[in-house]
Amino acid sequence: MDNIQVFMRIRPLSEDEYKRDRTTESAVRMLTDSTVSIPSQRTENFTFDFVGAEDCTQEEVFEAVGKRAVEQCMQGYNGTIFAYGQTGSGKTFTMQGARDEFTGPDDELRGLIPRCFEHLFARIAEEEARYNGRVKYLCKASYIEIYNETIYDLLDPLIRTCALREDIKKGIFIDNVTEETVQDPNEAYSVFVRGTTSRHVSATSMNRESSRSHSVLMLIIQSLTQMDTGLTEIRESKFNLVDLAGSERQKLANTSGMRLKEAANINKSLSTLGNVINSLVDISNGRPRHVNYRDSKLTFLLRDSLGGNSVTFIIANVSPAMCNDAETASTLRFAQRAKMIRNKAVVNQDMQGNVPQLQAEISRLKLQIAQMRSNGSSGMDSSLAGSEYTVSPYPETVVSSDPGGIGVGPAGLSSKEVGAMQYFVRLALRKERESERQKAYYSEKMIQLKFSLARHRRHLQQQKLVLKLAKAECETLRRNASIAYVASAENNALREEITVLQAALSAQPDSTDLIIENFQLREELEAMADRQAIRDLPDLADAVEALDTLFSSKVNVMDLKADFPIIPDDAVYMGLEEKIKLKQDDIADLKLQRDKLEFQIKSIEEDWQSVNEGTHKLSTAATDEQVDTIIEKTMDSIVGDQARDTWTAISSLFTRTF
Ligand SMILES: Nc1ncnc2c1ncn2[C@@H]1O[C@H](COP(=O)(O)OP(=O)(O)OP(=O)(O)O)[C@@H](O)[C@H]1O
Repeated sequence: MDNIQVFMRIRPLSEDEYKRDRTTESAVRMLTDSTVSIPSQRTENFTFDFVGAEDCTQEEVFEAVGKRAVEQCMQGYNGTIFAYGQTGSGKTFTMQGARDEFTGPDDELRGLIPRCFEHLFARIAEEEARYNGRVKYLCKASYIEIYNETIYDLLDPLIRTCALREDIKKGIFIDNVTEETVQDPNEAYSVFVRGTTSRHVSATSMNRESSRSHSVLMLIIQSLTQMDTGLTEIRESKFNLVDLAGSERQKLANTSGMRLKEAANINKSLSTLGNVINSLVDISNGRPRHVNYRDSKLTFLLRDSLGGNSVTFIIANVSPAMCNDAETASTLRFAQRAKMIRNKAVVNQDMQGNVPQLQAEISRLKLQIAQMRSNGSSGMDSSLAGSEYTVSPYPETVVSSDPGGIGVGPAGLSSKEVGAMQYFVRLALRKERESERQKAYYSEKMIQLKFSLARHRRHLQQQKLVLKLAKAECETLRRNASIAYVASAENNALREEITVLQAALSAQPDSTDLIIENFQLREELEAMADRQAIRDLPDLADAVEALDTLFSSKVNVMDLKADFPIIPDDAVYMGLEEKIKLKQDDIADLKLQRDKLEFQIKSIEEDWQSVNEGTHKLSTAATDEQVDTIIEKTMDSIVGDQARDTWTAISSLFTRTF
């Protein structure tokens, strides 16, 4: 498991910023090669994986980020590079280069995207040569823009809108997006330029800035390797290069119509990104949380890059200007938090071949698994301990950190399905335990019955013996005694004894009665077992077999449910699902309201912070010009009407003493 790698880049001070600040002093203090702080904002120290100062070159950024990302993708891992920062902080310069001025591989200012293309195809040529034609690569490129929560296909001549979909096999994908096969860096770059031109065209036609949308260039890199066994190994990685919208808070005050919707959507997708990151950090710290990836198109599309199967790099772009110190601090706080997320990237590979080849490979893998098991089953899930079943090979973030969520494992199964499978196995185990309990109960009952039967038999035999003796004695007496003796008291007593014994004997249950009692008890027990509907539970062996099928063929878990009805029965089950869904909707509504409130509170707090800071700055201003700049800049950064009125009052009451 690797943490998301975070790189910070400070761009040079611009002329405008110098005019505004009247100083070349940087707001960012470099404490070490990788640690910085913003003294004017009294921030804590921030430590990143790499900090590029104002003089950091494009080549250095590529070496630190782009090259490493490409190398990971060449091995079959998914890779993502995000450029984050306020508008004008250098995101596009970092990703693309000096705007629209790319002149080719000799251009020193070209950004990460062209450099990644060059390195990728150089590596592909190297690998193909090294394996003497046994490895073949295929690269496809797509380029999309997310604006106002809508996805636009920038490679489509009509810049069509597209929908996001999720599928067990493919995970999350953009339906019908244009994919262009690219064979060398020039082809890739011309596809990129075409998409960028479309982005400008669509921005102009909608009368908006491109900094208000997110752009994602997606490369799919497939490799086919001919193995010695005759099998073909297929590896596929996704490489996302993301230029995010400016991270500054968009003002909602004095905005209406399209602009209001635009500002609200940018705030929404960025605050969702923040929320997703917060949840993922909690999860990385061992606190189970639901991650609301679906709250924005951006987070849903990049779900794997944020909390799953991807090697992810974030470049936090900042301005060194004093006038941007608050935004710079906010960017660094975001980046510092994102750095705590831990992802688990796995190689996306598959095998292709004919039946005997695949069978041979299966035998080899089974042997390997058996060896691993005999070396200790450290990977056993405690809930399944004792069963034959071993834990699924899914990334931790999917299985343990996203219960009921929408994460997808490398095998293409969503965490909902992994959850369903675990439920399925638990049911089977319950039945196993229940049968064991019943078996023990029956055995105990049988022992008691046998004991009781033996006791009755013994008693019966004793009584029969006594009766036999009494009868014999009576007969002897009758034969020998005189009439008087027959009438004697002794004779009468003996007759009475015989009557009592006969009565006692007839009151004793004979073995037939006991067999009947035994039979009745069994019947009663069986009826009890029926009442508990234990029979309706799936057998463990069947469940395990079904799961094996599920893993190998990826059939739908819900189809399995038909073969293995799960208690409660379908009607109740559907009812419960419906209720759960309603509750989930309620929870989602409440969360949305909470997010809105949190956003409003944050906004109000920031406003009052701006008022306080402005008031403090006014007290230190030395010239009229400075006072005017402070008043204007502070007003600019305030969103709420109340705080704006207060600031107007404070600034009008301010007395200039110079
Ligand atoms: N490292 C750098 N060296 C020299 N110039 C830079 C550097 N970074 C950015 N710039 C310049 O600063 C200006 C703003 O940069 P850029 O357009 O890349 O910002 P951005 O964050 O992408 O803004 P937006 O959100 O509007 O897209 C551009 O003129 C760019 O050429």
